[in-house]
Amino acid sequence: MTTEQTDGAGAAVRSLTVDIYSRRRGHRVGVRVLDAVTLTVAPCAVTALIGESGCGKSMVAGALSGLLPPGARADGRIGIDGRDLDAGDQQAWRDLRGSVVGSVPQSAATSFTPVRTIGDQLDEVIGVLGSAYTARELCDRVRLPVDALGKYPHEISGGMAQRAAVAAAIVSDPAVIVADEPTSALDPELAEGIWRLFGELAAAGAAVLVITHDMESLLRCGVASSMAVMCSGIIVEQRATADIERTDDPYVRSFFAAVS
Ligand SMILES: Nc1ncnc2c1ncn2[C@@H]1O[C@H](COP(=O)(O)OP(=O)(O)OP(=O)(O)O)[C@@H](O)[C@H]1O
Repeated sequence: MTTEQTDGAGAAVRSLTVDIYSRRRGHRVGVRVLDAVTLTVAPCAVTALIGESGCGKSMVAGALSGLLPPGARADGRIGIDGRDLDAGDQQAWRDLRGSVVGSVPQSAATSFTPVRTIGDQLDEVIGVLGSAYTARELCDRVRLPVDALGKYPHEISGGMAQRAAVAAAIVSDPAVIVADEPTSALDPELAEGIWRLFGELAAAGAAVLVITHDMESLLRCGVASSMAVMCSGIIVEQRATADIERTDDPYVRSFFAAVS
């Protein structure tokens, strides 16, 4: 494993390039989906990664969570909670998954097995990761009513399922939380509740990266202090949210003009 200790809390992606290889007409062909991506996910803050569909946001999340698709080859370095890792070192990423990096899936309802209760599944994650939390304590942290623990995934609302998925992601108090489109299945009111929850986790010390198209509710909540804008596999700009309107970049300017 290629790791070395650094002092940096949170996550710092440096020159991350991802190529995806597949076989076409007997030849191995690579397509570049991320190109020299540099991104900072500061501790005690929510960073939003935004950009049009297909620009590579989920690929960044995959690289940070050790969940790149088959055929992907990653190059670059990622500093994460004081470690400096080779982005392509899959074993290192597998070792960190769940404990140092918690990931919240896009579709919470389908991330749980339908045939077991939420409590049963949270207990299993707690056991596997050797967490000191109980499922009830996790419910408190994410404001999930305790009676949800006895229910099956189809018996709870989309907002509750999303909170349960956040509970599963924070079982080990990970330093970095990555959430890919966590509000995509929610109405605006529930979405704002989820954004506020990420704000609370950041206030408690986590470096939170959220990927979203739901700019309206995210901006309304005001929890994201930094925005990174992607286009065609590169980060065009990362800036403090309060400063984003002062950008000189024409792409970032037009992106925000379109969403505001
Ligand atoms: N498993 C895969 N194999 C090959 N190419 C892929 C794979 N998954 C994604 N891609 C390609 O990688 C690029 C980036 O995809 P990605 O899913 O990261 O975009 P995104 O910004 O998250 O899009 P969206 O907002 O629609 O979710 C796209 O061109 C996509 O077609």
